[in-house]
Amino acid sequence: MTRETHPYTTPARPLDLNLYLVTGEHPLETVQAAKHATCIQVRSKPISARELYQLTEAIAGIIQPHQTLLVDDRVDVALALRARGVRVDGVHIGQDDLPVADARALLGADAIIGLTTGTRQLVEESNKIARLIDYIGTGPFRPSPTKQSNRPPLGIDGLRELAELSAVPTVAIGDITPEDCPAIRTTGVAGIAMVRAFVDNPALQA
Ligand SMILES: Cc1ncc(COP(=O)(O)OP(=O)(O)O)c(N)n1
Ligand SMILES: Cc1ncsc1CCOP(=O)(O)O
Ligand SMILES: [Mg+2]
Repeated sequence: MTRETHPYTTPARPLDLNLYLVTGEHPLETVQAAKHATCIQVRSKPISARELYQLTEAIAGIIQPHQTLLVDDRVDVALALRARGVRVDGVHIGQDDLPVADARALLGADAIIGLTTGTRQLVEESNKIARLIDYIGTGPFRPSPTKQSNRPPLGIDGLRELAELSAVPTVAIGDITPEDCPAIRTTGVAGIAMVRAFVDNPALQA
């Protein structure tokens, strides 16, 4: 760490998951235009850790003050950038990434940690570690070409069931369009995450 930088700590403020952008194609252009998004997740499966690190740092430099910035999968990338004072608020991790307890121990109490779920069993398991996480992803709403999920689609009723079951806020994801949002918001989810819908219309408000 160079002398002029200090580690970044996530400010203690309410976490706004309402309109959640997960990056897909053209990530920088999409984030630059998505001024209404409340949460930005940098997600890119095919790229290396170094490329994800560089992309995340670039996105950290263009996001709005109100936006929360998370890195998908890679706790090490988030940790390294935060240590250099780059404005990365936390991570979204899945069932095959670092265990939540380790991610929390590494990132500290201030960081935001989201966890992928999507079935009753996974939500029941996440409830046992609710003190360690800030929210859960619940998907897929519908099957999505963006991600080959091995879990059955939840639909409106499934989103509602998991939102009611979860001890922490839930974020809906999976083939969601702006037209779906009014119905999804009746389920009790705290936020709606989209990939392609933001690529197609970064300025969307839904
Ligand atoms: C909010 C949100 N929910 C789910 C995911 C899943 O993403 P992905 O990284 O493809 O899958 P896992 O690694 O979690 O199994 C997400 N990125 N964001
Ligand atoms: C990351 C993820 N998790 C479940 S579906 C999905 C992809 C969502 O992408 P899109 O909004 O383009 O369907
Ligand atoms: Mg992941």
